[in-house]
Amino acid sequence: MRHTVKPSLLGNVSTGTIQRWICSLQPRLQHHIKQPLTASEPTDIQSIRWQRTFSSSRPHRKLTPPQKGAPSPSPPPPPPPKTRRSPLLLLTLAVLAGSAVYWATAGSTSGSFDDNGQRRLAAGGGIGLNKETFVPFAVVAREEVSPTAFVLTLRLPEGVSDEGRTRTVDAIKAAWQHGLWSVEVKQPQLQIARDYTPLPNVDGVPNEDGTEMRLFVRVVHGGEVSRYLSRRTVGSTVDVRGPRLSFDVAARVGEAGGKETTTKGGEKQVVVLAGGTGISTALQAAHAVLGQGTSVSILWANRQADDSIGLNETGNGAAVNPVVRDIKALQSRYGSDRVHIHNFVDAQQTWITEASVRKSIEGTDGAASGGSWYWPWGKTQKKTAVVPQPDTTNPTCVYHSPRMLERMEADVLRGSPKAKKCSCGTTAESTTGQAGGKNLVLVSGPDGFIAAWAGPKTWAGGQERQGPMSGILGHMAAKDPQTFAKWQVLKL
Ligand SMILES: Cc1cc2nc3c(=O)[nH]c(=O)nc-3n(C[C@H](O)[C@H](O)[C@H](O)COP(=O)(O)OP(=O)(O)OC[C@H]3O[C@@H](n4cnc5c(N)ncnc54)[C@H](O)[C@@H]3O)c2cc1C
Repeated sequence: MRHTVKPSLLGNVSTGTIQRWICSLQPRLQHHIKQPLTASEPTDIQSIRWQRTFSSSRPHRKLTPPQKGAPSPSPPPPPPPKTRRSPLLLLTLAVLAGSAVYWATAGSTSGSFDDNGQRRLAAGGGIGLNKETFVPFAVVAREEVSPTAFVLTLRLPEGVSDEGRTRTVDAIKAAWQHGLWSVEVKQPQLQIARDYTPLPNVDGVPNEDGTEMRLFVRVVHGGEVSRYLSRRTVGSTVDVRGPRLSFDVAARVGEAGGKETTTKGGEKQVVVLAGGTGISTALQAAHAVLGQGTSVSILWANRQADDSIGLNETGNGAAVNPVVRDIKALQSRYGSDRVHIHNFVDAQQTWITEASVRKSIEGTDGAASGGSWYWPWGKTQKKTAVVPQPDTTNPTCVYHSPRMLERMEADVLRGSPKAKKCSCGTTAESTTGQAGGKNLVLVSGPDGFIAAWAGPKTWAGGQERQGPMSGILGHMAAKDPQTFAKWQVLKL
């Protein structure tokens, strides 16, 4: 349903004019958008980094007045005729009208422009999920997690061609096989997009038609896309583009291509430091490696207890929170000796500490070096295996060289023509054919969280890269290089 704008709000100004105004104002309204999207030919914008409850407010970019004494690029124009409206007045009108359109349309729970998606499907939206254009997905379920967070389930709507449906199923399947991935969701009124990380189906039951994605979204105060998503209800649509592939955790851990095993207590370990909705990345990583023997330890930090309610309870308490329900399903599928979740809540004065990370890491360190080790927290176990460590000084060790990692944004799809084989003998697909890999520490959350733990990411050549490892983990690695030689840190 097209949402009509009340004439009383806008006078005789047409919606099209207002949208053009909004577009012209976009650079000022959206300080953080590097390239605006266009409806017909979306560009590959970079979503802003995680700006959620953990991060401090990014500074507002102010429109700077001309400097006193600065050279004038051209002679001053003649004074405008008196009848001409001042640009300031026009700008003010445009802002007011733009806001009116935005609030009149964005406030609708039943959607705004093409809410049932049918018009866009007819106009070519039926091509299915792809990296170039946004296509409408239907919201088929919505579950509340806490007062500020919810899970939306999206599915390709009816009306998409068989080809489009197959493309979507294949793209989503390939993304899950790759490991970590996200999709971009567009806010149609402002034409801006942000990344969201789909939650895996941890119970092993495939979704109905292979086109479903579940997004765990936190509403950011003043945030455009998260607030827009918070108003989406079942029956409306959201525009999605992707998938955007991130890192291949299974290949890095050295178990890519392995078969599901029932062996308990795998030889490798993935430790995830997850801030808020960073838990989605943690669950993706778990999904990627748990089938092959690796153990996963998640240190999950939230601001409020609501976000992880039921996690430490047994019985039905956990059922109210869909993310907690997923974590519990993962533990019952793979065993709580292989899936560890440790909960930290700011409001309860509990934080992830260097000591808690060290405990998780030392578990595997002890296993690899032959001593007793902490795993799970505080429990002493015996060494199970000696794992060969890759020669990460070798720059052709594509999955494990720290120098290569610093310059990377993501891994290429395994098996694709661009994919390189690892020369260090550490992955199932390595040139030596030996398995080995490295343990992983993944840091996933808002920018400030990542920077504090592993140092900031860097930008080069228009790409956001891993950058050197620093932060608390960098400090820990400097103190104990022997342990950290067996670990790789990924900033997500
Ligand atoms: C790979 C990746 C995966 C992600 N996965 C998820 C996920 O699964 N779930 C999830 O919830 N999030 C995820 N995020 C974060 C998500 O992409 C968004 O950044 C988040 O939802 C906020 O977007 P927004 O449009 O709502 O906020 P924005 O509009 O971008 O605002 C962000 C913050 O900036 C402030 N701000 C806005 N405008 C200004 C201004 N002019 N001056 C100063 N401050 C301003 C806002 O008040 C707010 O605090 C992911 C990010 C990445 C990069």
